[in-house]
Amino acid sequence: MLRDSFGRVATDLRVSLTDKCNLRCTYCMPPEGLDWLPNAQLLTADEIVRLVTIGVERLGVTEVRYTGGEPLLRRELVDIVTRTTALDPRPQVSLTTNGIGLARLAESLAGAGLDRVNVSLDTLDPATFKQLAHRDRHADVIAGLAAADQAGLRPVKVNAVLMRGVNDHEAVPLLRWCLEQGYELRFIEQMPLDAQHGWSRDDMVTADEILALLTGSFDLTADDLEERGSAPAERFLVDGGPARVGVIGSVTRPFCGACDRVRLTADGQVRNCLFATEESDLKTAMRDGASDDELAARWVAAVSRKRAGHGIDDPSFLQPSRPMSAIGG
Ligand SMILES: Nc1nc2c(ncn2[C@@H]2O[C@H](COP(=O)(O)OP(=O)(O)OP(=O)(O)O)[C@@H](O)[C@H]2O)c(=O)[nH]1
Ligand SMILES: C[S@@+](CC[C@H](N)C(=O)[O-])C[C@H]1O[C@@H](n2cnc3c(N)ncnc32)[C@H](O)[C@@H]1O
Ligand code: SF4
Ligand code: SF4
Repeated sequence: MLRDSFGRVATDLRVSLTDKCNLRCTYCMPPEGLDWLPNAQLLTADEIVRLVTIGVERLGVTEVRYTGGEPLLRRELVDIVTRTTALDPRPQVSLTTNGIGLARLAESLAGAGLDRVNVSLDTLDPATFKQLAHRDRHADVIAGLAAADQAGLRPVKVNAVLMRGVNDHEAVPLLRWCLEQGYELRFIEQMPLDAQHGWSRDDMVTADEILALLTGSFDLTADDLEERGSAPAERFLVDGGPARVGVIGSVTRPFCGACDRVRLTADGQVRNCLFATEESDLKTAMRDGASDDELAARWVAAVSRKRAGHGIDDPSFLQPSRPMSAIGG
């Protein structure tokens, strides 16, 4: 098992399939993009599946999330999903994506056994989308969401990061639209994980602010029907339910005490936390001929060193050197 020194057990493996992206969301990366990892450093599809298999068969991983960067840019995605859903015991397999290309791929992904998707959408306005993501692709995301729903990749969840003066006036319309479409919206507090190191606490729209924006228009009640467990999102029933909205207050309402996550970067590094400052290099070990037992032992050791939490409020807090897109959000 992947147990840390605080007794938390990691069962949710988040795998970054690439650090590349076709958007440039301001809270994530600069408009000019980043120096992407060279192809030779990326894990191959076979290497990804080998490590995921070790996680599932030997280390107790029960959920696999493919993310990035933008996972839909990875050509072998459908094959990787097919091979992941064929594992025994079968893990839950999901995708976090910006939705561009999902209109074309949703059916194949559902056919490969993908269980569900989370799609990022911060605005209903194409012009704001272009300002925020530096690309004119709003319509592609909307089409991707519809295709995911049509293909049965439900519940379709929508992730929105609110930014002061940019899209914070859209909290209510975004929720109204998601309710109409049958998508579950979650608002996310912005974290200090952007490549430009531009995050500031004053600019972050907090969970309290988000809830205040919503309660003017909706009746929100705590969702005690379903256990929150380790989920980042605090969920609320909207107008009595059954529809829900989530708030992911990573900074002001941290959920590290219940964390069950471990990450694998696109270049084969195990990260025991989103904010980890050290990594364990499984790619080099694997390419040097390490056995499955040896890789599993390295992985167990990496998780055992996990810290209690992200420490954003500690005076000694250091933003990780890798940005969110390279870690796997
Ligand atoms: N602090 C922290 N935030 C996380 C972590 N994982 C995800 N998040 C935040 O939650 C947001 C949504 O993540 P998703 O990939 O959609 O998945 P999720 O909400 O964690 O999971 P599901 O609800 O099960 O689909 C991310 O953009 C992050 O802001 C984590 O390990 N730590
Ligand atoms: C890094 S992205 C990777 C997957 C895909 N490209 C996407 O955007 O969904 C995963 C999630 O992280 C969120 N994210 C990116 N930068 C963030 C930040 N600085 N703080 C909080 N969430 C962030 C995005 O909004 C997205 O929902
Ligand atoms: S949040 Fe996702 S879509 Fe936006 S730039 Fe980062 S990786 Fe790309
Ligand atoms: S910040 Fe680290 S410890 Fe906290 S929930 Fe995220 S991955 Fe887990």
